[in-house]
Amino acid sequence: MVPQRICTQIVDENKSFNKDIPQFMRQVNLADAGFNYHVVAVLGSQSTGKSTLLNQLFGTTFDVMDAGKRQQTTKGIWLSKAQESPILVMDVEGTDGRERGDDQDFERKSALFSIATSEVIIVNMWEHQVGLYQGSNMVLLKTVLEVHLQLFHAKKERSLLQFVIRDYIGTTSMENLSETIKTDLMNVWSSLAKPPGLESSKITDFFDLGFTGLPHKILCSEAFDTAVDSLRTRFANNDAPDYVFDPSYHKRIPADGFSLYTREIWETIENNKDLDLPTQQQLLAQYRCDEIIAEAMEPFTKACNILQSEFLPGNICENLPIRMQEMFDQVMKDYDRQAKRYNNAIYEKKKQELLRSVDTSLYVFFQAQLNALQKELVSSFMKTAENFPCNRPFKELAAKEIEKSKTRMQEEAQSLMIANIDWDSKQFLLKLSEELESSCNSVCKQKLSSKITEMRTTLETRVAESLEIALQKPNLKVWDGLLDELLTNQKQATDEITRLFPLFMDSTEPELNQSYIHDFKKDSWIAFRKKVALEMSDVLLQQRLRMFFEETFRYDSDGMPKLFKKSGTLDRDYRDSVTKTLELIQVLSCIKYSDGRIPELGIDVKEIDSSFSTPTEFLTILNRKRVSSTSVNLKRTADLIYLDCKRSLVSTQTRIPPYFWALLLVLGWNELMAVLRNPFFFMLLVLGGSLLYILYATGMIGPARVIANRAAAGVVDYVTDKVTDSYEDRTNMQRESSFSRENSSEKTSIDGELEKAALS
Ligand SMILES: Nc1nc2c(ncn2[C@@H]2O[C@H](COP(=O)(O)OP(=O)(O)OP(=O)(O)O)[C@@H](O)[C@H]2O)c(=O)[nH]1
Repeated sequence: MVPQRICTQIVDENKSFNKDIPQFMRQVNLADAGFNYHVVAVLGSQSTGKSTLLNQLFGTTFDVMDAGKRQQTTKGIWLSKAQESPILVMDVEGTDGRERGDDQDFERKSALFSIATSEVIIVNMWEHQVGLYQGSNMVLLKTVLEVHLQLFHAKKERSLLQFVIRDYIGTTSMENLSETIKTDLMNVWSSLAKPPGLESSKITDFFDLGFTGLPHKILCSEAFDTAVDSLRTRFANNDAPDYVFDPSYHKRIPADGFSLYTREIWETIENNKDLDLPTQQQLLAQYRCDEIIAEAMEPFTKACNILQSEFLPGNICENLPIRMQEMFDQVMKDYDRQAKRYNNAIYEKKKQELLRSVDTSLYVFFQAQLNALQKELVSSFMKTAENFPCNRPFKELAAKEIEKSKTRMQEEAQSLMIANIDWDSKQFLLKLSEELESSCNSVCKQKLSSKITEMRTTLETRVAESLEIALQKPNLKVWDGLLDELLTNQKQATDEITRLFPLFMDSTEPELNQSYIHDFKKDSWIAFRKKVALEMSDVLLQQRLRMFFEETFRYDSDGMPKLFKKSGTLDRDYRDSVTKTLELIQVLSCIKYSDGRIPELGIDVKEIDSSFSTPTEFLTILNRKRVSSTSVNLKRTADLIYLDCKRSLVSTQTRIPPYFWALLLVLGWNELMAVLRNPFFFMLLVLGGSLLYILYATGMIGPARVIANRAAAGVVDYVTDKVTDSYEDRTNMQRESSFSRENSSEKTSIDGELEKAALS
């Protein structure tokens, strides 16, 4: 695209700087030119054809004076770009202008500005002005040299003073003219007050001098054009042997900083402050680097926001390392592309600032990724650890898994690392390590605890079963077997805990093992006692005591039911049984061996309940009050059983005595003989006897007796009913008879007869 041929007023006649220069730079396509551009300024007396020269030389469009009016056209400083070269051209208001009168301020300031910003300064003068020391040109040159010394003495920056002699007619050779100008310059130079250390310096230490003569534009227009074309080549063609833009002239201001730099320079000049160009350049570098950082950070921040929105908390972002690296590379590239051209120290310093910002932004992702990974690794470790085979040392397997997880974390941290940014992954590794250790310990504890719980449940089930069986038929040595079983099981379990402990826990912690054993004992004792208390509830205890009493009282040592024939035996057995049962209550009241020994609990009972002060208190199931009430109840139950037995004994004893049967035989001997001798009665007797024998032989004597008893009872009931009915009838009739007697004697006799009949 051909850039527009535009020119703009960089400093206006009121000395205000134009704020639209950045826009101008973009319009002329120089904003991104870096160092690949040049600046030329023209100085000279008013109306000496400066604008005309620039327009023809560079193809610019600066205003040119109307020949008829001869008044100043260029006011302030104008800026344009050469049509075919990356050259910025400044057309400076002419010196010695009558419009400003004696005000030399702007002249000096514009010269200062031109020299501070331009590589080549074209000094435009008529030929007839050369050698006129008192003329305005020398004043101008003095000003130029003065300000150059002021600005660049420290850095010894060089510039080219390109003298263009206008209306050069050729009568005086260019060599002579240039010598004259040089002499004038040296005179001016020697008259200048120089800074310390530069007293003996020469003008050529700071300036290169160039001289060109241009013929009269109007009178010798062709020659003028040819000379201008030749001069243009020196500006435009960098291969030309007399190319004007020596690299040492460049002010090293990147094109994107040109507007800012020139503005700062002008404001400093305008405010009459000391113009310290190195400082200005540093300030520019700082300012521009900040701007470049802000520009570079804009897409970077956007990319961060996008990444953040995709980064679900707690999740691992698969391509994070690549994306982070891309983002980092891009932002650094954006910064380097522009900022590298500025002051190196500032560039490096600002680069560190940018790195810190980028570091802070990216570290959030680094941190989030490693935290998410840590969570995942811990959770996966827990799952794996849960399924470790039980027959292999848990700790060893866990240590291998932990090592694997740590390596994974290290690898991830490494992949996220970015060159020039030093992130410390040690803290994440340490945290992961701690988390895994703690998870491992918790799984170990959980596994060991579940194994212990399993063992305790088995023990409790076994002992509870034995307890139920033993207490169903209690005896005076009931606790011996139960305690032996409990302690044997406890021993087996604690041995197993000791065996398992090093598989799950750090074997250098024997106290921990002891605490597991201790807890196991405590829990198993508590469970045992609880079960005993349950089995000794009032109802169950009474039932079991009654059973024990009955067993002792009603059955003999072979388990056969006793048949009490004598009252004395009954009483003695009753007393024995009651004594034994009461003794059993005493035995049951406290869990201890039959020889009175208290079992070794292996724990402090105060841990179970602070109200227990001795093992006996813990092992006591029935307190004195319950023993007493249980004994009273037992006594009552036993009394009832005793009475029942006594009753049955009395009924047995009140049967027909044997001597009665002998008496009956003696007295009824004749009747018996009569029956035996009578064939009918004899046959009846034989039949009856045979029937009885058959019933006895077939075992039907019992049922037959029951039937007989029932039949007899039926008969008795029937007879009783009949008698009762008859008695009631008779009573009713008596009532009616007495009522009739009061009314009629005749009726009385009838009633009397009826009554007799009824009585009969
Ligand atoms: N004699 C002579 N006149 C010229 C030459 N070039 C231009 N002029 C005339 O000089 C007059 C001033 O030209 P400008 O180019 O406006 O001069 P200037 O130095 O830019 O003027 P200011 O910007 O007002 O200081 C115009 O009328 C031109 O025609 C030249 O080479 N010789």
